[in-house]
Amino acid sequence: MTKQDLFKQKAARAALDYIKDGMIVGLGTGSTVSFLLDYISEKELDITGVTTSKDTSRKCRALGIRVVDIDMVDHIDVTIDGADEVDAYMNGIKGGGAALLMEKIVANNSKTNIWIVDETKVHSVLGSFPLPIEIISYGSGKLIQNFEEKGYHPVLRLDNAGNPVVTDTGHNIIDLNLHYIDNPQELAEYLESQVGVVEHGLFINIADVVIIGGEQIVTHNRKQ
Ligand SMILES: O=C(CO)[C@H](O)[C@H](O)COP(=O)(O)O
Repeated sequence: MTKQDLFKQKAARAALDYIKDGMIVGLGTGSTVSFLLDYISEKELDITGVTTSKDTSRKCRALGIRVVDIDMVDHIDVTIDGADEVDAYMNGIKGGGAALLMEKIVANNSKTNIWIVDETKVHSVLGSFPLPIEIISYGSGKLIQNFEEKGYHPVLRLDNAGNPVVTDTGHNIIDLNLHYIDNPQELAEYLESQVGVVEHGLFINIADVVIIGGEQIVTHNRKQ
């Protein structure tokens, strides 16, 4: 196991403190959340999960973690998810695993949002990680052209067979290679104004707690 994976594991284990029996828990997507699911199963926590991808649902089923559709619950107590990059203001980039749309819907319906990341994901300014944009396939060439003209260096994400990645909700992904996002809010507003964009991977003012796994665990709390 790599050091990065060990740090992801540490962050995932620390997140268990926020989960109690009887809770409805939003379950994110990715390798860090996968460690969390192992721990939930090992501890036999009696939770109801609301998942953010088919991958997470599959793993929950395999581990015997109960899962319900988001529309079957009247609230979500806490959502625990990974992130691709986190800045000093606890804003982040998500969608490396192509699950950003479901992740944002679950996050927006959760009382508390907790991110679990290893320390390599933390940067003072967002943009090192390519920003995923979920789009509809019709007219995607035009959208790519617009993003090229803006200097965003867009790349249509392809799967191993060289076909456009199709998300769990049936869309495609464009990754923007921005390197330095000086005003995430302004960029988010621009992206939201583009017809054909379903959702973007900028998660602004969403995380309440960020747990960073490294040699030590560091926890940031928005309310502090
Ligand atoms: O946003 C995501 C999926 O869409 C993931 O949370 C993000 O990619 C982090 O993944 P990992 O824990 O594997 O590093």
